[in-house]
Amino acid sequence: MACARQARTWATARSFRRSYATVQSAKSPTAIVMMNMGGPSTVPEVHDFLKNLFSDGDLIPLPFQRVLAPLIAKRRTPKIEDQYTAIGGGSPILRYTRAQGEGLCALLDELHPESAPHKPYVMFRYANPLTNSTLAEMHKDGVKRAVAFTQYPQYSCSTTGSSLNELYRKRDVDGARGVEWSVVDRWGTHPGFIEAVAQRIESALQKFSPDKRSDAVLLFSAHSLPMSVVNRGDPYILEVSASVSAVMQRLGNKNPYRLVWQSQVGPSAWMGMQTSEALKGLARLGRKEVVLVPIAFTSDHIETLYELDLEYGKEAEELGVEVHRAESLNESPVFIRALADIVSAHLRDYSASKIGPASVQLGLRCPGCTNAVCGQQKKWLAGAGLS
Ligand SMILES: C=CC1=C(C)c2cc3[nH]c(cc4nc(cc5[nH]c(cc1n2)c(C)c5CCC(=O)O)C(CCC(=O)O)=C4C)c(C)c3C=C
Ligand code: FES
Ligand SMILES: [Fe+2]
Repeated sequence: MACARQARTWATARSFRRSYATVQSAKSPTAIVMMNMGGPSTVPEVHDFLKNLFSDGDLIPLPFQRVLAPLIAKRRTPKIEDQYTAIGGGSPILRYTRAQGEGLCALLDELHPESAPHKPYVMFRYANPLTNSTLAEMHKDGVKRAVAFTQYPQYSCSTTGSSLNELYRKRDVDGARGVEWSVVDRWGTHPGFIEAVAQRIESALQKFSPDKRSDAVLLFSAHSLPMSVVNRGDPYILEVSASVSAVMQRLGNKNPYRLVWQSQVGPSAWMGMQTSEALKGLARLGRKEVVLVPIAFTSDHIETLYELDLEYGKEAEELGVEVHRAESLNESPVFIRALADIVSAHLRDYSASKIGPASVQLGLRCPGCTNAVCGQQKKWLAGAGLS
């Protein structure tokens, strides 16, 4: 009798476990959407990458954009193809973003089991996988909850803002519609990010002989912005500066430093001082030891591998300056742990209703903004968690 009762209990427990497992496996993943500009993975993809980039009115507003963008892209393609050829035949950004996403989601499953399983999705603005294809994948997976996680540490309307405007434009596409969205829009002073950058600088400093080490100038270099963007009140310059200050504080301010700007394109005025001019100026002043630190982009790309390493590396050699570049964060475990901490804190605070779907700062348009989509995007995101 007791045996029969015991068997019934086990059978019930087995059936409960079976149905629990079915529920678990049927549970749609929490999507961690890694947003970035992307890059051409192969040289033949360069043209389409540039065409998408010059077609983006949130980045480069052009008159007759639909006509001019393909023409400019076509003219610029051979030069940029040569640069990607020189760095090994393509951008490594997709590979690194996938590795970062997988690493961070594995950690997130432990840090925030309430929203597990977490699944990374890459959503690029100008290269594959573009917004539509990522949304299609999310739809196929039955995603109901998604975190739009910018991979630009510091916020600019030309970068993160453009990706969010694009998501807003696609809000009714399957995979976006009916999904509960929230946004991690900036994290440029997160202690884990700062630690990861500081460790890369410390490794670069080790390459100087001990007698020269403390004289080395830390030259933080970030992609520049046109002054028209700075002057409409874009927060990027301030946020990059805040990252630099935090890194210097972590390093105990043991080396002199400057923040300089690279990669300006076209004839208009851009934020300076330019990185290449700074290298020349430092050489003229007798400062012959420099660490170049990429601070506004976390994976390698043409600006680190071509501009900093090849172009400025050659320039530095001619100037007699010993330059070492701080390695990009790429697959740094300290960095991947920081990404997981950032999202975990966001999920925790969001589910406790301590924060809304979008940050307070994201809700404020640049005082000089005349782009109506920015306003609509912010309104949509502020309510996206409630839809
Ligand atoms: C945080 C980083 C970046 C900001 C801010 C940014 C603003 C910005 N960029 C352009 C124009 C171009 N950028 C191009 C390439 C490019 N831009 C960034 C990053 C930021 N841009 C990266 C990482 C890259 C390279 C991608 C790679 O795979 O390596 C290009 C294309 C290359 C070229 O033609 O020279 C253009 C054009 C503007 C106008 C702008 C701010 C408004
Ligand atoms: S340009 Fe910054 S909010 Fe529109
Ligand atoms: Fe750029």
